[in-house]
Amino acid sequence: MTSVLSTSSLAENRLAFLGTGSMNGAVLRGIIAAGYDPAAIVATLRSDAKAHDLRAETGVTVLIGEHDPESNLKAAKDADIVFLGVKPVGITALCDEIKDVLKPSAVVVSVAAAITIDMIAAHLNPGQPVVRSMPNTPLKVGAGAVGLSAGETVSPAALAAVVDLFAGSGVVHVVPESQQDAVSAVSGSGPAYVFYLVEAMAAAGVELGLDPALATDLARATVAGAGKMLADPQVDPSALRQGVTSPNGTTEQAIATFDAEGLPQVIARGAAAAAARAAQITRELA
Ligand SMILES: NC(=O)C1=CN([C@@H]2O[C@H](COP(=O)(O)OP(=O)(O)OC[C@H]3O[C@@H](n4cnc5c(N)ncnc54)[C@H](O)[C@@H]3O)[C@@H](O)[C@H]2O)C=CC1
Ligand SMILES: O=C(O)[C@@H]1CCC=N1
Repeated sequence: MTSVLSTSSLAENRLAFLGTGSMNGAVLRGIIAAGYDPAAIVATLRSDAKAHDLRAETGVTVLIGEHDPESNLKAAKDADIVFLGVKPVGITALCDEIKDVLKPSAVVVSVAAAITIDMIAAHLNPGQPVVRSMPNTPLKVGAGAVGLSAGETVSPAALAAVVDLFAGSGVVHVVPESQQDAVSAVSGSGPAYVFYLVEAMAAAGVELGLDPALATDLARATVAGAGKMLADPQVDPSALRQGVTSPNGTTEQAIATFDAEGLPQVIARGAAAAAARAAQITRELA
């Protein structure tokens, strides 16, 4: 099938990934791991550096901008769904570059923080369907979280096709666009908070006398294991915490210290700072 937005899952829509770095690369790898045909996907990168790995790991066609100035145009022109994966500052220029080769039905999916649907649509031809997404890098291992917001010209079938693509490798929620900075502050940036926690837990172990490699291994395995327990959406995180916290035991002392030191408030302030930065980037680039 060559045309428009089949919603049968893992179907024949042709996909383009423009700017296939950390985030778009994770989306692409998740889609491939879920069974999508690599022959239906073209990805672009600006330089050679990571092209070999991307080709070897995914089997998709990879076009390199530094060798072929038309790489984005070639990837975009036959695509039914086009993922924009460059930094926020580069999104509108990329739209200007590809807008006249896009099929009118092609859905443009941005993964960029802070770039609104209106900002994208203003640099595409009138009516081009636009979806704003906030994915996260665990999509790469089939455990992502994604917020999606659809522009006015996105049909229900087109949105369903995009949801389907992400849903093969993570949980997907359609949210009002006004909530995207909050989604970014919780789940877009969230993996970094968790890696930071692992670093802090390992450092705490070293303070308590553990060898650094041992402390890191224990912290890593603990967070990975806890993450697996959390993967069941029926399970309440608070109940899981209580299952570790013996009355009058050791964990209770740690949690009481976190509460007394205001750790929940610190995390809330960090997330608020992330959301505020997104709003600032929107103002800077609007
Ligand atoms: N890294 C993350 O965890 C998340 C990132 N995002 C968003 O993803 C976007 C990309 O961020 P990262 O993947 O972290 O950056 P990155 O630097 O890893 O990836 C960007 C890629 O685009 C390529 N590129 C730049 N200009 C290009 C052009 N004109 N044509 C083709 N390729 C081009 C670069 O060579 C690079 O490979 C950003 O807009 C960011 O807000 C969103 C959610 C999470
Ligand atoms: O740090 C950033 O700006 C991007 C958006 C969310 C995660 N990474």
